[in-house]
Formats: sequence, C-alpha cells, structure tokens
Amino acid sequence: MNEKTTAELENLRGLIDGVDQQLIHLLRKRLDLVAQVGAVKHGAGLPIYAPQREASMLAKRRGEAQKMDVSPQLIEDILRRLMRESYLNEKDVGFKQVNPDLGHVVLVGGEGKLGGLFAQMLTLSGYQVKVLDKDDWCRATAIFDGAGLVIVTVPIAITCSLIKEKLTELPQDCILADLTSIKGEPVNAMLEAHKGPVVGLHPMFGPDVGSLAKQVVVVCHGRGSQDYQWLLEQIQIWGARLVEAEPERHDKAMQLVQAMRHFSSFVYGFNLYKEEADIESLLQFSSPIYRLELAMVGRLFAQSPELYADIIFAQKESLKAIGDYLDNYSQALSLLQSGDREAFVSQFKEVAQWFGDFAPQFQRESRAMLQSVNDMKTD
Ligand SMILES: C=C(O[C@@H]1C=C(C(=O)O)C=C[C@H]1O)C(=O)O
Repeated sequence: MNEKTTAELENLRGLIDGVDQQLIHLLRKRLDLVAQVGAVKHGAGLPIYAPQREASMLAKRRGEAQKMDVSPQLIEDILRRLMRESYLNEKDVGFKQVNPDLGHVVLVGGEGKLGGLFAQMLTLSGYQVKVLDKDDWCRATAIFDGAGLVIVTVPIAITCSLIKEKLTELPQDCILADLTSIKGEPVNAMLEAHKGPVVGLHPMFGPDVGSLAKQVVVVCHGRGSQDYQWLLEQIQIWGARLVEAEPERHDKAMQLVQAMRHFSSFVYGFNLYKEEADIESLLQFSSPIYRLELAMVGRLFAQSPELYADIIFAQKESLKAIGDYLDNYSQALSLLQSGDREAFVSQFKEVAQWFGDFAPQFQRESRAMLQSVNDMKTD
C-alpha cells in the first residue's frame, strides 16, 4: 500500500470508529428506555415481550430504512438482536406474581438444570421455592406441608415410579405438575397418585436459554384446569408460548422431534469417530450448512449422556420410528448402489412435493441462520 492509500484508509477508519462509538451511546440510551418500559410493564403485570408492538415497529423501520437506501433486512436483523437483549434484561426487575396467595412451591429434583431454571423464574416472580433432592426424602412430609404447587423434574426413567410411590400424600388442593419430555405415562401416574389438580408440562428448550421469550411450553391438561390457570398465565408472563396437546399426540411427535433427532445426531457423531474423521480439516473445509451440522452434532456430546439416553429410551415406540429410518436409508442407498440416478431424482421430486410450501420457508429461515454462522467466523 502506498502512503496516500494508507492515509486515506486511516482517515476513513477513524470516522467509522466514531460512528460505532456513537452507536454504543445510542445503544445505551435504548437499553435505558427499554428498562423504563420494563419497569412500567412490571408495575402493570404485563410481560416484556409484546409481539404486536414488535411487528409494527419492524414494519415501520423497514420502510424508513428503504427510503434511506439502507437494506430493510439489515435494520430488521439489528432490531431483532436488540429485542433479544430487552428480554434478557427483564430478569433484572423480576416478573409479576399471578398467584400471591399460593403456598410455597416444591421442585422435586430441583438439582437438574431445567428444574433450576424454573426455580429461578418462580423466585423472580415472588414465589417461595423449596427444592427436594434425592437426599431430602426423610424430610419430605415437612417440605410438602403447605405446598401450593409441586413440580416433578427428575430423570424420565424414574418419574412414574417416583410419582406413584412418593407423591400420594400431597395436600389435597396442591397442584401437581411435571416437566418430563414424555407426557402420557407421567400424566396418568400423577392423576393416579394425586386427587387434586394435575397438569403435564414439557418445556421445549434447554436450560441454557437466557430468557423464556418466544420459547414453547407444551401443556397437557390433567384435572382441575381452573385451579392451575394462574400457572399457565405465569408461564406466559415469562414470555413463553403455550401449546396445548393431548399427551398421545405430544408423545408421538416426540418420537421424531426428540428420539429420532438425538439418535441421528448420536449416530452421526459415532460415525465420525469410527471413521477417525479429522475435525480440524472438516472445519477448514466446512460450508456454512456443514458448520451448522457439526454444531448440532457436536453440542450433543458436550452434554449429559444420561439425559440423552433418557430421552432416546423414553418411549419404546421410538424404536419403530428409528427402525423405519434405517429401512428408508437402505432403500435410498440401494438407488445409489444401483447407479439409478433417475430414480433418485424422481424420489427427490416426490419428497419435495410432499414438503410443499414448507421447503421454501425452511430455505428462507436457514439462509438467515447460515449467514449468522458465517458472521461468527474469526479467521
Ligand atoms: C420495549 C418494549 O418491550 C419489548 C422489547 C422491545 C424492544 O426492544 O424494542 C419491543 C417490544 C417488546 O417485545 C416495548 O414494549 O416497547
């Protein structure tokens, strides 16, 4: 680079630094205003997450950006990231307590990570939370005495037997709920063990979400919904979206959403291991979608094997779904083995037709994800 170029670049980069510094000041100003909105909403018992306000705000800013020759998608991306920050900061003020008259809450198995997240959210909403862990059963009667809500959050393999053996003497009007990732058997076990209100919940996220805004919680009604309506409202105040489902429909979906998903990731990782793949090279040669795939598989092996074994082994019906996958894999492989390119293409078309409008929708969604995977590269 000659001296003139260097000087020009330095000058322009100085100006860019100045703009970025102004951005920091503007961000600080915005965070302060959002905090004030948070305080007003908290006072009125409203959730921070306001989807309609977001939609109208985004539409207006996109229009304004376009007039100034700024890409509408750019302002939308930035605002969405800022809104995520708004939800994270909500924890600083806490949440409205929907049922101030409730006795304390008992989390059975609160040492688990998801249990810990619920304990935190309940505490931030003003409830008194007691945790009952493996070693606390000798004190169980005292812990349950006066409880208004008992939430079971123990490993799936022991959920039903624990409910049937240990939760038969709860106070009559106490709500019994669980967070297990299957719902049929646990909800039945709760109905059998307890005569009072019963509700099955399945949070469709891991404990590492920073906020519950926009996360999904599946609700399977058991008994006495009017008595636990407040709990559902409370979860919505945390920002989550409730999806009501029959336990059977939920469990069937979980065979694909959980058992098959995690089992496939397991096999993918198992295969990389057996092939003695060089992850460094794979990363070097990764396309964005492959980087995302490695992330999806790799994150599995950063977590608890017991947790995933629990989820994969939870329903014996999953075995059929996973076996079908193997059959379909073999069938597709035979097209490859026989060199039948045409048959492969026509099979591809048939599946694409079956996906219908979802295929282009998924393509749009993944485009944004792939771009942010690429943004994260540092070398
Ligand atoms: C700040 C608010 O709360 C949330 C955060 C928003 C933001 O960061 O702009 C917008 C809407 C809400 O989801 C609000 O309602 O205005």
